[in-house]
Amino acid sequence: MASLTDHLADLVADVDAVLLFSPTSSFYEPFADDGTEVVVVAPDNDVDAETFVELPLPFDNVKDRIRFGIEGAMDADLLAEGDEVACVASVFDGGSDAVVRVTVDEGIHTGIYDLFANSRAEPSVIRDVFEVAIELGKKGQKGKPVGALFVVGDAGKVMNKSRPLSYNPFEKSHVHVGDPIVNVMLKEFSRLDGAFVVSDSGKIVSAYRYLEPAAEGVDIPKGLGARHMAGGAITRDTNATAIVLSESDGLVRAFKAGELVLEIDPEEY
Ligand SMILES: Nc1ncnc2c1ncn2[C@@H]1O[C@H](COP(=O)(O)OP(=O)(O)OP(=O)(O)O)[C@@H](O)[C@H]1O
Ligand SMILES: [Mn+2]
Repeated sequence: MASLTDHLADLVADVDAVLLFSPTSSFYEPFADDGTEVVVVAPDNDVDAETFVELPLPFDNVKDRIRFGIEGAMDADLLAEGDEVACVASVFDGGSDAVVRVTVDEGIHTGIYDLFANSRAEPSVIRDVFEVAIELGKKGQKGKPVGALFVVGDAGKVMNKSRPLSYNPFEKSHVHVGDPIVNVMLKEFSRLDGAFVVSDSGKIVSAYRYLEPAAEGVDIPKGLGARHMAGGAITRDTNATAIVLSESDGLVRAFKAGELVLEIDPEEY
């Protein structure tokens, strides 16, 4: 057993910080006065940790959970590029049962933590829309690349700054993103022009909206066209978040407050 114990000791040797994912109080307390920097990452700060990073969603996938925790800790200036961290998490349901050592690098910091945690719409709504965009980007529509523009949150204001291009198929419906049937509809309608408007709670308010935000002063990367310009600009005029799939380069981008905050290749997500 000596070699296993040695190996485990190596795994946590010289770390700059320990991230405890949803620890119980009895697990957390011995760490609290241990000397190393301890960060509790969880949906709520149930253990009254001094240093706490909120997980906007529970994340069943442990890799996602760890990435979000690290990104959240980077946003809070608790971790920086080059830091070595030991992440203690629960993979099964039996409490903290796994240790994962991670070297923090800027590649982990995609902007997704801020997007999920600090958008006006609910984190699960942002996630569901984001997943539709990623899936559309991976598969396209019947094998052909498609573009799509989703404007999420602050829907009343977004509707005031846009006009219909065609009849709204969601006019009298009460459907929400995340429902499997709705995802099929969103993909189907993505072949047509304009934007989808989604409320803070995930209700699909409209398809086929032509956005008419004031575009002056919006600083989006060169080479992106009208869809991205409109998506970026509407987030400066309102508190919405825009999630845009580009038909031409296949990337998914997100805009908040008029700025590009995330750029992801669906094939690598
Ligand atoms: N103001 C707008 N509001 C809603 N949708 C728009 C707006 N402007 C353009 N679009 C949609 O974006 C589509 C693509 O336009 P364009 O090629 O100029 O955008 P783009 O930013 O280059 O996006 P892509 O990378 O997908 O080509 C249009 O066919 C239209 O459906
Ligand atoms: Mn284009």
